[in-house]
Amino acid sequence: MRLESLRIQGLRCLADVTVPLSAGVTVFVGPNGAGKTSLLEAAFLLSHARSFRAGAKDALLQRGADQLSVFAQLRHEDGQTRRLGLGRQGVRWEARVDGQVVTLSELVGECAVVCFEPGSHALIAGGAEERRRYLDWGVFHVEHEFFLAWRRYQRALKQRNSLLRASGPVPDALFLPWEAELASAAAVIDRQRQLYLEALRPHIRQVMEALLPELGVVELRYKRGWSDEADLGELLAAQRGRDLARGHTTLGSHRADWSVVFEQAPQREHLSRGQEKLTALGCVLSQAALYAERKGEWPIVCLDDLASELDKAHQAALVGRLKGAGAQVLVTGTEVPDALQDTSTRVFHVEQGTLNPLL
Ligand SMILES: Nc1ncnc2c1ncn2[C@@H]1O[C@H](COP(=O)(O)OP(=O)(O)OP(=O)(O)O)[C@@H](O)[C@H]1O
Repeated sequence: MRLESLRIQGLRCLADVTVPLSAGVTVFVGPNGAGKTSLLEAAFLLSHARSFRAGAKDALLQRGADQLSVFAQLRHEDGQTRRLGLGRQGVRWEARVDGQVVTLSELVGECAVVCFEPGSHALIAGGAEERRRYLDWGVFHVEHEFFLAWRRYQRALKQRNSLLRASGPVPDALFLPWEAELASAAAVIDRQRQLYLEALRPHIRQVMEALLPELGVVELRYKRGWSDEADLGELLAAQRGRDLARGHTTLGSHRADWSVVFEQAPQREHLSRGQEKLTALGCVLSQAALYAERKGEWPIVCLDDLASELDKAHQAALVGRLKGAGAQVLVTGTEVPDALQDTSTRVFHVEQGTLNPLL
């Protein structure tokens, strides 16, 4: 799939910018703080309903503006097009597909944008939340049953946590239905996550072998958030006292985690910062390749600040791979990376939130 155009209004320093996009690789160059990353952020927003940068969604809204919007014309491999829109007015977000108001999850299901950026190493070195988000985004795009279970789970978790924080004593009978609901939704979530990681495994192996051959065989490990073989409903009932003392639910799908383990680097601490980045890149590429296998088209790939994230050999290998796959690639940098110095690359200059074509 590819974006044919992107119009961004009121997002950080981008007051009103229209970006015409073509297939293949587009590079956005310009000085620091010009708004290059914000362009990628806009594309990513359509497919995640959040930014890849840490921080509150409020920070996306241009200072002084009261609304933000991103519109895109998307073209699928089969020629079908979609008009996507995501807007925020005050605290309210509204999503549209072909002019019709849809839910955020319906919008997110329409397009796929993956991003490798300076914060991506958090996928390897950061907390479990980032890894769950990665996993769930992937599962969501290939298994529709997943979202329903995930929503049921979030609702039940919220209810159980409110009971845990209630000021007076709460009868056990009030906990039981929410614990049963958590257990039933968690069973679906757990199964879908495991199936997804199994499908991801061959892609991870292939990609990591190319990116980090010195680290040997790679494995994916998964922890579902409660003990294997145990029944989550029974565990929640048994742990209620402990959870009451802590004021939140300490077991379940919201505590799941996964990791990439290399034969020659069995612990994450064995990886250098550069190897962490390459591992994160491998995860992003594997997820994109699995998406392509299931959906028959590559997601749009964003590479923020490519030249400062990877050495030249890895930049060239990455660009070669993505061009070979026929993916639409959006790259940012203060200069055009060496690997992209060819006539097929389209280049825009970005400065103070404005955009001018260079090539
Ligand atoms: N909410 C906001 N309102 C207005 N301007 C903002 C807001 N948030 C960030 N900015 C500004 O917008 C710009 C964002 O730049 P962005 O991170 O997209 O730049 P960049 O070109 O990728 O820079 P770098 O090369 O330094 O990574 C910065 O100048 C920043 O100060």
